[in-house]
Amino acid sequence: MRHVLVTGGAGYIGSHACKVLAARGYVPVCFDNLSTGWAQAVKYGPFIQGDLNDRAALDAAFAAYDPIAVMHFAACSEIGEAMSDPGKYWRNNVMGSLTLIEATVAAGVRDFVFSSTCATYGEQDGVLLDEDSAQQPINAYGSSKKAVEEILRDFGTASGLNHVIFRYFNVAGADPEGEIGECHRPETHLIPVMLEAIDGQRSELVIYGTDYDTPDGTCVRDYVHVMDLVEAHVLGLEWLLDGKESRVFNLGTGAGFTVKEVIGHARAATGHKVPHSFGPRRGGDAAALISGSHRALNELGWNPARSSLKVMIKDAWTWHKTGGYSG
Ligand SMILES: NC(=O)c1ccc[n+]([C@@H]2O[C@H](COP(=O)([O-])OP(=O)(O)OC[C@H]3O[C@@H](n4cnc5c(N)ncnc54)[C@H](O)[C@@H]3O)[C@@H](O)[C@H]2O)c1
Ligand SMILES: O=c1ccn([C@@H]2O[C@H](COP(=O)(O)OP(=O)(O)O[C@H]3O[C@H](CO)[C@@H](O)[C@H](O)[C@H]3O)[C@@H](O)[C@H]2O)c(=O)[nH]1
Repeated sequence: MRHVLVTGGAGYIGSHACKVLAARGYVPVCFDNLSTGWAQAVKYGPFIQGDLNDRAALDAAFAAYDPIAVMHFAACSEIGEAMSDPGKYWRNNVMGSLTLIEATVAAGVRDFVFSSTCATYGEQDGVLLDEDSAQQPINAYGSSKKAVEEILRDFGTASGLNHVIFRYFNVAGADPEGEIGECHRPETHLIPVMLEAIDGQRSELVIYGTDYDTPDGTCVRDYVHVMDLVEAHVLGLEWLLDGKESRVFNLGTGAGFTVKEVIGHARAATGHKVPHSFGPRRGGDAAALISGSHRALNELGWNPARSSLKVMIKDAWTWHKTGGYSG
């Protein structure tokens, strides 16, 4: 049995990764403290409820399942929260990842896939960000992820820990079969917040800032479908299992959309207007983040076929209408 230890496997992206891993013949072992995840999202393999900062729980997980690799999704990942509570980000994301990396090396596991973010690039002069762009994070979330990238490089040199670092742009959509999806309480991400405004769970979407240097003054982001994203993770895992070198890959489409454009697509995809108002900027937001690299396409053979806003919003809407998880 080819077990893969999936931290954060009860969360949005991690649960989709578990589904795809299971479909490819791996056994995803979910390790998650359920701080923002859901036991109901763990459907495709064993579940260990544990915390990244609990070394004994990690050692027990490695001993019990003898995984061939680690996929590390577990983290705090809200930019607003990172601005007000940076300590939480350094403790959970950096110290937690260090504990996991040390446990991985101690267990003799050599291959490690890590969820990083385009937030490590921060604000840049050029719009397109490729893997060689300077990393100048403007919030503690981006700083914490950049620090983990550096830890991985150091452990790669010292201990031969081979790693693939994926820098995601904005992840959206849901499993088209409707088994799992994005469910955060409270929700902060743009597309699910729009859907909550459409169905009356909140009174409106507040657009954060209209005075950015972008085509219509609202922030530009590059949205990628969660199923495409997790397909890239399987390719990244197999890259490592084939013995290839440690590598960084952006996961984005190269197309940027303003918040107002996303609202327009939501109306078309759902048939409903998005009630919205205009508010001040949210601290820590970069004006525009767009992936300018073809590295994942060319080197991994990645094909982000589902990553149109139409499909992402349609799949998110189908999931949203199920009511999400409860408890
Ligand atoms: N959603 C995005 O657009 C996006 C973009 C870039 C990067 N990422 C990264 O992808 C990863 C997954 O994000 P997500 O959107 O699925 O978030 P999520 O909050 O849905 O999932 C994170 C999971 O990690 C678990 N977790 C957090 N801290 C833990 C700890 N100390 N020990 C054990 N489990 C812990 C949570 O309970 C949750 O199940 C994160 O690392 C995030 O930084 C997400
Ligand atoms: O109620 C809302 C929510 C969001 N936005 C805007 O919509 C855009 C997208 O915001 P959001 O969905 O919160 O995503 P980001 O803040 O861009 O961060 C996400 O995307 C990053 C990569 O860009 C990841 O690293 C993070 O984990 C993930 O939360 C931003 O311009 C926000 O200002 C609003 O205007 N109103």
